[in-house]
Amino acid sequence: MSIQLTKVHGSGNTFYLYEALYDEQFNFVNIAKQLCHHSNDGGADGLLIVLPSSVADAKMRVINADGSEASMCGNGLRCVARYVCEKLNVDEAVIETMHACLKVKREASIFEQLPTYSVEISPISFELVSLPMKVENRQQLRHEIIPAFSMDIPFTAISVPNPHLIGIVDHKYMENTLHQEQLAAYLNSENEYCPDGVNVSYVQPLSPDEIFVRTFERGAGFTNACGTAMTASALIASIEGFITNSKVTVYNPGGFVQCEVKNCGDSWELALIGNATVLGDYEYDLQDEKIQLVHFQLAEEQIQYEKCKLFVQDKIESFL
Ligand SMILES: N[C@H](CCC[C@H](N)C(=O)O)C(=O)O
Repeated sequence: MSIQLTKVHGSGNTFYLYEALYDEQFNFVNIAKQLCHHSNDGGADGLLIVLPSSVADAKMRVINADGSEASMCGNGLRCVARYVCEKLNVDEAVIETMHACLKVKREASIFEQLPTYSVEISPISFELVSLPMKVENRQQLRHEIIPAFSMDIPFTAISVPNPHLIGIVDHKYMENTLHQEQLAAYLNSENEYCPDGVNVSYVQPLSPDEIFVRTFERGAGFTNACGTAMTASALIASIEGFITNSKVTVYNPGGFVQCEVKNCGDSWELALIGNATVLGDYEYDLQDEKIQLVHFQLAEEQIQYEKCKLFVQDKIESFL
């Protein structure tokens, strides 16, 4: 027996997308681990499952490459937004996620004709218990040095609602990938701080409305981009005064997105705007666990996206 899937990406964060008739139709955890393995057509960062919803236009579940389930996925939600809007022939929709029903919308392209969508990122909490994270005698961790993590990087803990640890660094540190990897790998293995793991991001402010973000994703490792991490990073860079504009351009190794940070008194409204690119339709044989490309999406989409990546690389080099 085989199932039909679409391979998609948001900012180079790549997923297989599967529309299921009902939840637990298959063992999605096992399928995600097999599909995302690099030996299977280069693998992917996770599996997006689109399901019927009784409270919204559709429901999204997110399974990471290691089989762990996440409460939210910003880049993935843009891809689900495109899938649902095109299926329903609408420009706006509401998608049910683990902790909230989120508004999604087709937007004007952020680069040439790249299919572009915006998604709401919510709920947000700085309470350590919401990640969960345990730091002795602390309820929050707001842009501060925790010696056990780093002697020179101030970190903030936030859930959006998946868990993030965000460190603001300079260019010199951005290149210190060894320490980045060691800390992130530690916090995503047996440890006293993050019982469920955590997405760890390093943020380099570039200008009053531009940042660069590199993320070690829980359940996937370093990826091209992490949408929830980029949005959380834009919020924290704004709160800490590195960013002064409510619309932030966030560069990442996979491209760029825009994040809107709206302060509403004692809370914030966050939106993530970026590409939702289709790479192709695939067939996955459940018996022999092999993936086969059935139909390659219009190469134009990916050529467009490669031009966007070149634009970003030139831009980032201008800052280094
Ligand atoms: N690795 C994340 C889930 C995927 C989020 C990321 N791909 C995004 O675009 O937000 C976690 O375990 O919380």
